[in-house]
Amino acid sequence: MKIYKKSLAEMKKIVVRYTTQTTDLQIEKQVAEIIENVRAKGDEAVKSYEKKFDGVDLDELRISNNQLEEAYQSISPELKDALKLAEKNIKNYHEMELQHGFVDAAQPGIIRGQKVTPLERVGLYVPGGTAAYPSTILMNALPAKIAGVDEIVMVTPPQKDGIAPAVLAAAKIAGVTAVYQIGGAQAIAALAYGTESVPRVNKIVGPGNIFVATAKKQVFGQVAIDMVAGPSEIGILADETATPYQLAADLLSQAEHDKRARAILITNNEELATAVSDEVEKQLAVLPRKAIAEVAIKDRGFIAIMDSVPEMFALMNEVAPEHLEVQLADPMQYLSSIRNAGSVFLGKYASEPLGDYVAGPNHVLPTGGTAKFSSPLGVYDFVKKTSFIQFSKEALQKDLKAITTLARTEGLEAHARAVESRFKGDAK
Ligand SMILES: NC(=O)c1ccc[n+]([C@@H]2O[C@H](COP(=O)([O-])OP(=O)(O)OC[C@H]3O[C@@H](n4cnc5c(N)ncnc54)[C@H](O)[C@@H]3O)[C@@H](O)[C@H]2O)c1
Ligand SMILES: N[C@H](CO)Cc1c[nH]c[nH+]1
Ligand SMILES: [Zn+2]
Repeated sequence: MKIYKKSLAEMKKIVVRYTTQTTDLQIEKQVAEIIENVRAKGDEAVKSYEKKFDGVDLDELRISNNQLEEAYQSISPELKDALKLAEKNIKNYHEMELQHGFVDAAQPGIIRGQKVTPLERVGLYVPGGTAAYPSTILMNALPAKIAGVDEIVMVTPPQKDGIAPAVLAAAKIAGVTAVYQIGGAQAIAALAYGTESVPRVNKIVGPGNIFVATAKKQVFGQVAIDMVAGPSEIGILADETATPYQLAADLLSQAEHDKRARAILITNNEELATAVSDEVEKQLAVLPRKAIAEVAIKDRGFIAIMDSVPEMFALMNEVAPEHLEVQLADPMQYLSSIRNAGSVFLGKYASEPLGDYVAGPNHVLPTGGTAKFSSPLGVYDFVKKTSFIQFSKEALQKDLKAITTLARTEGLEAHARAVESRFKGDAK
């Protein structure tokens, strides 16, 4: 791994290079065309794109409930138990995120409040092939369920040998309402505009490749979308108390996701830096996904040696990683030093994959530096809020002058008169 020993200011400049986003105009255009076609021709267009891009001739877009049940029955007891444990902990964690709105009646004659309402129908995109993670289905669908969403419509590209049973089983466990075997920009368009078989949704969540991400950006406004999740990232802060082979293992756990994944270690210990770098090379050699992890480590991985622990935090806050491991002595004391991170893993035993699978907090997290302004996916992403007010005649009378003054200042005479009408001689 690249090892830097530079000043904080120089390191911050290097970090910026790793977080610049680009737009591909050619893909933008192609995706716009796909969306337009699906909007105009519905299922017919979706089926023709599935044939073109996935090489599958589809009669039925929907996977039947029987197929879901069969998939669920076919998975091993170990996998069923693991999915159920994940389900239990994701549920009990996310239940704590539920918001109930509020009512304020502190002022005489005035009731003000906010009510929280679940979205009616949401779409969940599950990427195709090896990127179709059952755990991600749970992480997306369970918060929606807990929020009270009526219908969760899942889409995933068709596979020549059929969709993996683990994916369909996870959909069943998570309580997904319907699964459609469609993918790419055509699936996003179908969810946004509806077709003869695919119902139109209010919001689309879930990761995908560049066609999916571009389509989500283009249908935004017609529907809501979650964050556009980029490649996985791990940042680790470690001192001499950490164990090099564990740090290397954790860095590689995210590097194996994607060639564009980021794995970064920031330390104040030079010996540790060299030992971790050597360990990464050693462990890479035996990984089945070596080809992917190697590129990620070479292109975007690095180790930075800083002078002090406060400098380590300052640099990591600039990186704003999706996952941040704090492998320092007495890690909990540093929670308040962390400003920017999607999810924080404190101490030796909070290895990142614990959070990917069973701890309970969501693993759909802000990437690419967006943890500076975004939060993990949560129950709050599947609700909307509506404010409400009720005033007595006396309470309105007290505010009348202020309302009419503001209305007439803005040149809005009808606004002023609407409120004054409540005090006309014959007003009931
Ligand atoms: N951040 C996360 O949590 C996370 C998790 C899993 C996967 N991912 C990302 O999801 C992506 C998975 O990618 P994938 O390709 O395997 O699955 P995908 O489902 O995202 O994309 C497959 C679809 O892309 C469309 N497509 C392919 N080539 C096309 C072309 N030339 N023109 C138009 N459409 C085309 C097809 O319709 C196909 O169904 C990866 O980029 C991975 O990084 C992210
Ligand atoms: N670490 C990924 C998010 O960055 C989530 C995931 C799913 N499966 C394994 N890992
Ligand atoms: Zn992971």
